[in-house]
Amino acid sequence: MGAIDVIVALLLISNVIVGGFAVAGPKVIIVGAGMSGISAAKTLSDAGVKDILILEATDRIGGRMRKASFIGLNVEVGANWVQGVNGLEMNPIWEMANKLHMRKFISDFRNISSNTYKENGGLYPRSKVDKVIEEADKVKSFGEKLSKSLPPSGHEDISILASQRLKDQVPSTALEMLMDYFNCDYEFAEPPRVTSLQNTIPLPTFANFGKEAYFVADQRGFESLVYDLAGQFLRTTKNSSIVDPRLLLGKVVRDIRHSTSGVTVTIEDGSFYNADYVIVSVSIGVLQSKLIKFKPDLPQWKNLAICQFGMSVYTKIFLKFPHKFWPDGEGTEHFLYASERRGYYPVWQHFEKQYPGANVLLVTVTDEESRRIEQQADSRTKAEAMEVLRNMFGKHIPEATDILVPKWWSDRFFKGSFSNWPLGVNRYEYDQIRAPIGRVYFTGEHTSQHYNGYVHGAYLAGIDCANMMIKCVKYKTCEYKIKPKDSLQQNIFLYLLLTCMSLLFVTVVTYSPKVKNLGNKSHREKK
Ligand SMILES: Cc1cc2nc3c(=O)[nH]c(=O)nc-3n(C[C@H](O)[C@H](O)[C@H](O)COP(=O)(O)OP(=O)(O)OC[C@H]3O[C@@H](n4cnc5c(N)ncnc54)[C@H](O)[C@@H]3O)c2cc1C
Repeated sequence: MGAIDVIVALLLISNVIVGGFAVAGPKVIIVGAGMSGISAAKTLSDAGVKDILILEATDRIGGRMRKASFIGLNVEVGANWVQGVNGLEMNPIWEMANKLHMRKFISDFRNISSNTYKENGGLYPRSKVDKVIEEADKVKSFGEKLSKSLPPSGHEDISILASQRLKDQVPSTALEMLMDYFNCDYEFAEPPRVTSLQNTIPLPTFANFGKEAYFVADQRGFESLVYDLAGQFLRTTKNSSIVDPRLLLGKVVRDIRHSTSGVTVTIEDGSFYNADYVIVSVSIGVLQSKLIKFKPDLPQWKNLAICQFGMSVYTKIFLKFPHKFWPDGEGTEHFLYASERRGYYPVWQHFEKQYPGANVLLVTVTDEESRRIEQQADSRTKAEAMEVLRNMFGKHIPEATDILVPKWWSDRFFKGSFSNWPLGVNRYEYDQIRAPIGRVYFTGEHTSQHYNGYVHGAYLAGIDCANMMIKCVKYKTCEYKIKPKDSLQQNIFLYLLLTCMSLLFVTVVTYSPKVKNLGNKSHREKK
C-alpha cells in the first residue's frame, strides 16, 4: 500500500466524502446562512463543535436581511426595523445594532391622522381619522382581553376578524379598512381574516422587548449584523471578508438523506456532503415548496405542521424622483392612502431624515397585492404608484425616474417574507415545526419559541436549536420536549387504557364480595 493509499483510506475512515473526494469532514452541516443559520453555527462553535459546514444557496450571507443598491444608495429590501425596543427585556438585535453603531431612527407613527389621504384627493380631517383610530384601539383592547381569556390549548382560538365581529366593529369604509390594514397587515403582512388572535395579540415581541421600533438606515446594511456574528467564529481577511472553508456559497441543497448513522446532503450540481447531523435553516416557505427532499420523507405530522403555518409576503417598493413634492418636516414621515380596494398602495414613507436629499419614497404592499405586483412588469407597478401619488398630491408631480420592486415570493430561496401565525394552528402544532427528526434539526425565524417573523426570532431560534443539538452530541441527551402527535395519541390511548383498567379494578374490588356472596348463594341454592 502506497502513502497516498494510506491517506485515502484514513480519510475514508473519517466518514466524509465531498463531491466524490474525501476530505477532513464536518460533523454538522448547516443549510442556509441567514441570521438563524449563522447564529446556530456560532453557538455550536462556541461550544467546541467546530466541525461545521455551512451551505448557502445564494452568493452571500444574511438571507432576508439584505441591502440593495438603488440610485447609488443602499436601501433595505428585507428586514428594516429593530422591532421591540426599550421594554423590560433587552432585544439582542438592539444590542448588536448598538455595538456596530448602526445608523437608526425611531419610528413615530403618532401623526398619521394628519397625513391620511382620500382616494379622490385631499387629506381627511384629523378629527375624523382620530375617531377611527380610537375605535380601532377599542376593538384591539377588546381582542387583547379576549385573547388572554382563551384556554392555552389554543383549541378555542379565533381570527382577529372574528374578534372584530364579536365587538360588532368590522371595518367597512375605505378609512376604516386602511386603519385596520395599518394595525394588522402592516405588521403581519396578512389580513385579520387569517391571522390568529391568540398568538398575535398581545405580541410577545412588543410585550417583552418594548413597544418601540427603530428603522435602520446604514450604508453597511442591516445585514452587517450577520457578517459581524459570522466573523466571530469564521476566518476573515483584514477587510472583514469571510474566507473560511467552512462556509460555501452558491450551494443549493436539494436532497437530505438521513438515517440513524448520519446524513448525506446533496447539492443541485450533484456533489454531496456527509455529516453526523444537519441543521436546516431555510424559510418555512422553502420547506413548504419542497425544494429540499428529505429521504425518508418527514413524518406526516411534521409535514402537516409545516404546511399549515403561514408564510406572508411583504413588499417594499422604492421610487426615486427628480425632486420632492410631498410635505416634509416633523411628523410627516409616514403617510397613508385610503383606497376602497383594501391594501392598494396604502402605507408610504419619505426619507428626509434617513437619506436627506435623495428624493426617495417607500411604499409597502402585502399579501395578494404583493403576489399580483411580483407578476407584472415593474413599469406597470410604477404607473400604478404614480396614479396613486397623483390622487394624493395632484396631476403636476414629476414622474418617478427609478423603481425597485423586490420579489421575495417568486424567489425559490425564500418564497415569501416572514412567517405569520394563522388561525387553526395551536401551540402544540407550532412546536412540532421545530422538532428534530432523528439527525435532522430545524431552525429559522419560524421555529422561534416566541418571536416568529422577526430577526430576533431567527437569532434566538438558532441558539436554541444548536443547544438542543449540543445536548444530544455532547451529553447524549437527545430527547426534545416537543413530541410528535403520534406519541401524544399513543399517550392518550395509554391514558384511556389505564383509566379503563383502573375502573375495572375498582369495580372488581368494590363488587367482588357481592359476586362471592352471589356465588355462595347460588351454591347454597344449588345445595
Ligand atoms: C421584506 C421583509 C421585511 C422584513 N422586515 C422585518 C423587520 O423590519 N424587522 C424584523 O425583525 N424582521 C423583518 N423581516 C423578517 C426577517 O428578515 C427574518 O425573520 C429573518 O431575517 C429570517 O432569518 P432566517 O435565518 O430565519 O431565514 P433566512 O434569512 O431566509 O435564511 C435562510 C437562508 O437559507 C438559504 N437557502 C434557502 N434555500 C436553500 C437551499 N435549498 N440550499 C441552501 N441554502 C438555502 C437562503 O438563501 C437564506 O440565506 C422582514 C423580512 C422581509 C423579507
